[in-house]
Amino acid sequence: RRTVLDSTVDILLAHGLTTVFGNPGSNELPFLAGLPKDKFDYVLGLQEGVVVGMADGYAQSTGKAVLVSLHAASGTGNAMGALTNAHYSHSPLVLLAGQQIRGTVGQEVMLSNVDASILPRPLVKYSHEPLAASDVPRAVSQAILEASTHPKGPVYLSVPYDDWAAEALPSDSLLPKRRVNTAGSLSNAQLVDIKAILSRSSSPVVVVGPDVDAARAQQHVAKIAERLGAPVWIAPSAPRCPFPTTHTHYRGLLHPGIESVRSKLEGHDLVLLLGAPAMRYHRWEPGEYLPDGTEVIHLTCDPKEATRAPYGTAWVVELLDALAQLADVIEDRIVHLDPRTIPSSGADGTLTGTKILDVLAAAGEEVPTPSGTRPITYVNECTTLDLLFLDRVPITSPGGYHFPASGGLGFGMPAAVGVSLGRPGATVVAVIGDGSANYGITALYTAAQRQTRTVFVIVNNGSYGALRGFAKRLNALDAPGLDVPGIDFVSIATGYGVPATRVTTVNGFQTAYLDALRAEGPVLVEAVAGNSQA
Ligand SMILES: Cc1ncc(Cn2c(C)c(CCOP(=O)(O)OP(=O)(O)O)sc2=O)c(N)n1
Repeated sequence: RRTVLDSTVDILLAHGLTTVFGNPGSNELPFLAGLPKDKFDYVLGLQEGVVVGMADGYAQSTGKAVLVSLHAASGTGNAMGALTNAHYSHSPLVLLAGQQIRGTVGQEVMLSNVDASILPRPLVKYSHEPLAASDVPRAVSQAILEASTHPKGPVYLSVPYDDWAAEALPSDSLLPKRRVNTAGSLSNAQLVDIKAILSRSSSPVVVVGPDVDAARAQQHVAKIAERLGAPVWIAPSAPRCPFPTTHTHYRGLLHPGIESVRSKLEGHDLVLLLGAPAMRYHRWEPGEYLPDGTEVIHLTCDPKEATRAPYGTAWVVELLDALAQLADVIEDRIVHLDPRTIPSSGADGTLTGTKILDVLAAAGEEVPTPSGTRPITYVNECTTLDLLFLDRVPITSPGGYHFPASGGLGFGMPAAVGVSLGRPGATVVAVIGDGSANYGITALYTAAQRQTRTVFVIVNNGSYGALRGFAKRLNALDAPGLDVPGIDFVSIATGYGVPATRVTTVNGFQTAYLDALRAEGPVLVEAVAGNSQA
């Protein structure tokens, strides 16, 4: 007698969803106990925001859908902050929440997830609690296919725990091999249209966003920019690094304000916006979006990004195909651009966040090891450094950088562990503000338990530094709650099983950082830094 759980396991195996990030409750135990131990790897996170953050890092580094097991409403609620990031980073997370016994939910017994499918909206593409146990396997198949179909994104399924033992339908055997294929190339007519717009432009500029990195399409964007002779900016509030920061056409990260963006587009009659929404502004800088007469052509994988934009003409495409097509049809204007100068501060004096970045830059993005080199992936969640990181640190390979896609803090440390698990051949360097660290600090436990190659650099300036900047801007300097002095991250890290040191000078940080890169397991370096932007 096959059960609903048997059918579900077959579907998960067929799609390769064998790494499960979770935090268990009684509602989840029958499902978790039914996963074959030799085929599934359960990664325990100590709080559901950390669970989803780790899954997000894992999904972004592998590009694959990931199963997340949450406990009812309370687990889902804890996960919502992390879900705001996963929603905007188009991360294919399949959230499976345990529900109380089907017949008792109506009376709202303990641990009932009342109106379960409403809870995570609007942060998921699909949210459902099947009306019958026999529909659970089909709903699991739909959830996985929905999460993985462009634009990828998180989905949510709530399943009463008595459903797993129910009898499976014979038709369940049709589900494991189901696939959904999408075609996203530009038609010849569309290519002709875009090529005509580009050839009319005398001074184009390229603005590139995170979905170019997710699609691993950097090389096509580089070819487009080189043929156009166009400078390249990374779109504001960048959750990924979609263009090599050492490329001669690279000009930096656009700062997230309307006027900050407009001023950088001055002098360009055409903006080619690729793989980003238009645009992820953050600071309020009222003014004109674009210079007079500047046109925007916008290629995105997400119809909602296309329809909600305040300007431009959009094409909804699969970016890897469409950008390869575009790169091939653009005439080469043979225009040479000189590289920008990378700012750097001296490796002496007071330790600041900026100097920490310069030490990372000088150390390079490969770790020498006895058997060769290991690539570094950076995770940044130090909000006073978010405008400096992609200006100062060389990042040349796809998947080299992550930042919370909706600015929801508590992403950095968990995502760093998730990326370490998704890219075991890499070393992950997480640069985390002392304030941000507290939102996802229990990720240290999973790092220690799994002995991940993760270097946590805590930039400890004793304050919510970025909010001080906003307080100035918003004339709210006497707002309370902007300081977080007196936290001892070395003791916290040691308590979770991660070796840690504290440094207060540039040389001290340099030594500790290089040692940490060579470690086999996780290491935390607490850098007591002055004003990060000094
Ligand atoms: C979950 C959550 N809570 C609060 C905030 C608000 N917030 C907060 C609290 C910031 C300060 C972070 O301080 P830090 O110490 O991590 O880094 P800096 O000192 O470099 O800014 S930046 C920011 O937007 C947020 N973005 N996300």
